[in-house]
Formats: sequence, C-alpha cells, structure tokens
Amino acid sequence: MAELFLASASPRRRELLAQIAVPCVTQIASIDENPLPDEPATAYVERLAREKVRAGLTALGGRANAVVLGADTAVVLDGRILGKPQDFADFQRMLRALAGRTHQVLTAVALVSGDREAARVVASDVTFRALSEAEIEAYWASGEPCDKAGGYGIQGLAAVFVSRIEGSYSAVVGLPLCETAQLLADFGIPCWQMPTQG
Ligand SMILES: Cc1cn([C@H]2C[C@H](O)[C@@H](COP(=O)(O)OP(=O)(O)OP(=O)(O)O)O2)c(=O)[nH]c1=O
Repeated sequence: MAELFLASASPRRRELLAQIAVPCVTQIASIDENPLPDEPATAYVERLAREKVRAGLTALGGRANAVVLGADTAVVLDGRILGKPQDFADFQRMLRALAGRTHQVLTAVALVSGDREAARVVASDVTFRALSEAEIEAYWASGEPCDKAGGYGIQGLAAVFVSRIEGSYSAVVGLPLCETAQLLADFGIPCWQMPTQG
C-alpha cells in the first residue's frame, strides 16, 4: 500500500491535503531555493518542486511504497519573481508594486515514487485593488506576510486586497487541489472522488 510523505514545512500545504481527506507524514529536506541566472519563473517553480520531492525521497532512504509530494509557489510581476519579503522595506516595495495591478501566481506540484516522477504547474492571475501606505504598514504589523511568497496570504487578511482571481484559489494558497488529486490517484494514493490506478 502506497504511503504519502509531504516534503514541505508549509502548514498551508498540510491543511490543503487534509481538506481533500488525504493523510500524510511530513518529511522535510531543505534545498537551495535560489533561481538560476535568467531562469523563467515556470521552469523555476517546477525545478524547485521536483528538487523538494527528490530530497524528500533521498531523506527517506528511497523507501519502498513511499510517494513524496512537494510544491513551490512564486509570485510573478512583470516577469520578476517576488520571493518572501526579507524585511519591512522589501515587503513595502512588493506591496506597492502589486497594488492596483494584476500579477501571476505560479504553483508547481511534484510527486515522486521510486524512479517515477511527475509535475504540474498551475498559473493564476490575481488582481489587487489600490492600497494606502497605512494599509501596507498595518498588514506588515499583522505578522502575516513574512513567510509568504509576494508578501501576502490570500487566505488571510490580504483577502480584502484581492478584487479578482482567475485560476486556482488553492494553488495561490500553495497547492492546486484539482491537479494534485489527479496526480495522487495516478500514484495510487486514495483521494476523495478519485479512483486510484496504482
Ligand atoms: C501568494 C501566497 C503564498 N502563500 C504561501 C504558500 C507557500 O507556503 C509560500 C511560498 O513559499 P514556498 O517556497 O512555495 O513554500 P514554503 O517555503 O512555505 O514551504 P516548503 O518549501 O517547505 O513547501 O507562500 C500563501 O500562503 N498564500 C498566498 O496567497
């Protein structure tokens, strides 16, 4: 029987899997998350998701029947990747740039088991309304932005900044659940409403 391991320190990803009734065991293995020179954002998130699951599988000692799931989320504005804010000034620059505009959120999900590996990248467009300096400062003071790509969490207080989303809400939060369920079924992990093939 296949057993699922989550190669992620993100509480959001664990909660999203729980939302679709998929139990998992956490198996984190850290990787270098720096983009390569001139690496396109789509290639970057897919590479990181794949590296996270490979590192997770290695940490498990290549355990038989283990399926490892990992993901990576990036916020992209004008072709530039906005990572997690390093400090308030960095966060302020990000939110000023995102305000009143549409940006892209790219999330890659990857699965590995033995020598089999698969990944999907999901793109969503998120539009922010205009933001005042006072709102940006108050949002930083909430503590919510610091561990999130682009410096915001759509599932949290920042919901009031989002006027429109086109794409996958769960992918913006950290895991595209429709695509993830299909991949899990392909790898023999039981998932709500998905017949397994493995
Ligand atoms: C845009 C956005 C991102 N995020 C989060 C999802 C991810 O946890 C994080 C992006 O960083 P990631 O590097 O994708 O993930 P992580 O470092 O949190 O966890 P791990 O690598 O161990 O899996 O930003 C939200 O929670 N809400 C949002 O609206």
